[in-house]
Amino acid sequence: MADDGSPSQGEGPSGSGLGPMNMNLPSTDSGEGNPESEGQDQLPLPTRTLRDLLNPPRDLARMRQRLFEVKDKIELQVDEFERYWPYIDNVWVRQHKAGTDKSGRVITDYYACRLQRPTYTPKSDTPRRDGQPTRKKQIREGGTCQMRLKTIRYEGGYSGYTIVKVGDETQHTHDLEHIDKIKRTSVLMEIARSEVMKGYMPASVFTVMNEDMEKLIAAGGRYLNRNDVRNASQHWRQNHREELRVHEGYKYDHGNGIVRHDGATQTTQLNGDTQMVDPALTNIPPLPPGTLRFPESGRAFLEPYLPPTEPAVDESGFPHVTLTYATSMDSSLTLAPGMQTILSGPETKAMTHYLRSKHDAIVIGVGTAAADDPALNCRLEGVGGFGGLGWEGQPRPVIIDPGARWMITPQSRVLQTVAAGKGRGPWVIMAPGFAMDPMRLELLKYYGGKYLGLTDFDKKWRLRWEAILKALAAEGIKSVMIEGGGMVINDLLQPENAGFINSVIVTVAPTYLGKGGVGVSPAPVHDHTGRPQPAVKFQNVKWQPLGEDVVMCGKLQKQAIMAQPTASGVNSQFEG
Ligand SMILES: NC(=O)C1=CN([C@@H]2O[C@H](COP(=O)(O)OP(=O)(O)OC[C@H]3O[C@@H](n4cnc5c(N)ncnc54)[C@H](OP(=O)(O)O)[C@@H]3O)[C@@H](O)[C@H]2O)C=CC1
Ligand SMILES: Nc1nc(O)c(N)c(N[C@@H]2O[C@H](COP(=O)(O)O)[C@@H](O)[C@H]2O)n1
Repeated sequence: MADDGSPSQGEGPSGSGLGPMNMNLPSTDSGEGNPESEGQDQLPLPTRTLRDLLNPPRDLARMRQRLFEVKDKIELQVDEFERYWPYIDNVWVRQHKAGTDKSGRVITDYYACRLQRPTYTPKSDTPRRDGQPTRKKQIREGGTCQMRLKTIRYEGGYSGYTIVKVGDETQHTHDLEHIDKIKRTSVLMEIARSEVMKGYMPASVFTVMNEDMEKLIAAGGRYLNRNDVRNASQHWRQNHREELRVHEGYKYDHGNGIVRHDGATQTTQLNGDTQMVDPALTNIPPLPPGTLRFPESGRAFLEPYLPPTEPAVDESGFPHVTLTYATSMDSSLTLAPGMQTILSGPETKAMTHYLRSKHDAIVIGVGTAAADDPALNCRLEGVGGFGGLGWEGQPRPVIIDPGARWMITPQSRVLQTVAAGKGRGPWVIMAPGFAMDPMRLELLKYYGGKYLGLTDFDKKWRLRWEAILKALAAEGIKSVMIEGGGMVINDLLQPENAGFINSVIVTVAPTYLGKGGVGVSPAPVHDHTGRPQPAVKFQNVKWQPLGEDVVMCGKLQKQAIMAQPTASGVNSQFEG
């Protein structure tokens, strides 16, 4: 067929009897058909079909733009990387062979923008081996953009990709559309080839691929043309000379090429692919059981208490700290020490997970880790592992365990959660002198966790909160949600520590747990005359009923930390 859809060379029968080639994985820069295309021996069997075009991965256009710009670090689970990368591989050309670290678990690949390659000027039009007419070589644009990135693939207790920019360039010298114009993505070429391999004419495939222009553009196909479809399928067509046909519901219309029959719908023409609307066939995975929803309409009351987005770190250099927990009417966290007690109702539980999604890290004491065996992830709809990408919205679990007494095993929920791609590897804050045994250390690392050693103690031989928070800030943590348990909360509410708290969000459940549990009640505070004072008083207070619970939100003023303990252990002053 010619460009208008009339028959042309290579689309009709001739027959060599060779089947589709046995196939290596596609290289990033396969050179498959487009203005630059060269030979296409050794192409893998296509796995992408028209379905992939009509059921694109979620947010494809936005993701292509993100993977083009790489403004910030992008973390993707392996299946997500494999889903999106073929839609952007027209931009990124692999530079050299992957490097693997000593453990064999970290594989790094380097890529450069297609326009980093030098300009190519053909000397002459080289004759082709297969006796085909000489193809007009074009001058290839190049040497104009220095953007580079690396992909780091981790394989261990979990697997995933991290994509980061490398080098000095901060942005491309051109936009994404410019690359879409000069090079097609491998996924588009594969879709084109797979359709022709079903026995359809390239011109018909081209028409069908253009049916939903918006989706084609989102996939990078704004400049897809009939020659691309021909190029993509050329090798197969040379070896399969049977008669090719137009798609059902389409016809050849002289002067207009392949067009849809009057009255035919897009589903008639796509015959075998009509179940494309079946969610099971879409590229959007179902939400896992236990996914929580916290309605947008109910979030406003929390806004003033959340970490700021800009500037992310205040000038003090400390992360934003939110103290949040659930308590009974008698200020108890649990029925008995070492026992987990569910206090939050479904609504406040969902709120807690919304709060988790807004913080970089969750901090608990080892008493809680031992008692609760918590997952410490965020299970809110839309975060990574729960409908979102990568680990977006997943906080880093941090366990304060100075004596290395947390008996972490592969069965621990936090590690099981990491293995399922639904949370991050935990960081353990330890004190020197209590070395964690090498097996547990290795286990932590294998699941993407690590330990941080601190040496800065207070008078009671506790690690100073200042040191803990600074260490987390040094690791890039800009906001911390401190969840408990009793010792941690009471310690933080001491006058010398309370100034590190920015917001307090406490769920009060309509329950008395009775004496004998783990209580929240900080040590008493006295003024300079020895008169008792409130230990902590909050500002900007809001009480919000949520389900059967009520949520108290408050702020702490920085001057609260001005109070110092007296020599007798009594605080000299406190400003509530
Ligand atoms: N209702 C709710 O919202 C919540 C309830 N809980 C409950 O609380 C209970 C656990 O509370 P609790 O037993 O008080 O334990 P914590 O979780 O408060 O852990 C306390 C331990 O953590 C270590 N630690 C914490 N802070 C420091 C520090 N600054 N310096 C040095 N070490 C530190 C110490 O370990 P070491 O002793 O080894 O020195 C300390 O004994 C559990 O039953 C849990 O279910 C927990 C969180 C929230
Ligand atoms: N907000 C809240 N309400 C309760 O009733 C609780 N018991 C807790 N406990 C905290 O949440 C952790 C459990 O987390 P996962 O659900 O396992 O992820 C637990 O360790 C406490 O920190 N919180």
